[in-house]
Amino acid sequence: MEYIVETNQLTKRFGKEIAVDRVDMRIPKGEIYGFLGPNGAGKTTTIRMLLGLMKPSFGSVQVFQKFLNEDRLNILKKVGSLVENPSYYPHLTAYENLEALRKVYGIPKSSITEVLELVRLSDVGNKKVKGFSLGMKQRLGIASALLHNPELLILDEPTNGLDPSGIIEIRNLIKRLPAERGITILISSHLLSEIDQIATTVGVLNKGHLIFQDTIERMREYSKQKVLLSVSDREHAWQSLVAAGIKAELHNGMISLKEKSDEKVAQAVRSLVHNDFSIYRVEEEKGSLEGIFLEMTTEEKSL
Ligand SMILES: Nc1ncnc2c1ncn2[C@@H]1O[C@H](COP(=O)(O)OP(=O)(O)OP(=O)(O)O)[C@@H](O)[C@H]1O
Repeated sequence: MEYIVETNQLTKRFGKEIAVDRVDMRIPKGEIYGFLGPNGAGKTTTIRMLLGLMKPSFGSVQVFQKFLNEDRLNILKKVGSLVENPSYYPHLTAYENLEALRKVYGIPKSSITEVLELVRLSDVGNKKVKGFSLGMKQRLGIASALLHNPELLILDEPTNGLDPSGIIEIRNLIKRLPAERGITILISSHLLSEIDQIATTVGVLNKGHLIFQDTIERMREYSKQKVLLSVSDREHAWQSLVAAGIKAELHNGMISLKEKSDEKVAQAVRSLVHNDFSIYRVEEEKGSLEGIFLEMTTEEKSL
């Protein structure tokens, strides 16, 4: 697998406090990597190290398969970022703000119209930024980050402080980028629901430790599931299961199996059929992702 970002044992200490602790982050090419963790988990510190804004105490960062400390400038040319609230010239228009940046990069003017289009700000490109809503400013921030056509985009809590419609706009914009621009994205958030709706890969950071890193599908698989059976004469059916040594309980008018592997479910079904109970439905009830996230970050359980 080609990793756009790879850290090895990345660590940051502030005095006695270890803010980031031996993190091995892997961001595959073309993915939207959701970097999730409660406030103070160390996300911003990690991101600052990825961007060369802060030196690791220990460990290394590779971006585009090159070591950041050896090839910093060449790497950063291909990285766009939005970290903390971006600053603009409020009395200048969106276009003029991007024009100032464009000159620094020495890239063609066409890139301005292109990114304004991409973040859906073309209509207000000639309006002064001081009249912009927070959501529009955030989109302008993403436009600035994309101006030099980076291959990696790093966004630290880009939806913080936005209203629901602003959040949806940013979310839709981010989701389009890998396909439209072939870009890989790292987006941090303390909200699981946010990451759940954007990310394709997830890393969960808790107290400086990366306690989970896998695809969003794998993360969902970890959600607590219940296998529920809807049967005839359920009290007796349940008693017969328990008598057969199958762990089950009554739950909302159904029988809930405690062990949910395929074999255990099949065993329960066979036992019920054998004892002449009718099975109407066998269904799986998924626990919420919020639940797993809470479980992971409160119990410090490593998955
Ligand atoms: N410059 C610094 N000096 C000392 N301690 C710091 C510094 N920067 C961060 N920390 C500490 O490191 C820990 C991680 O902070 P960090 O900002 O990386 O977390 P975070 O996950 O980004 O949280 P948030 O979402 O609140 O920004 C915190 O305990 C913080 O107090």
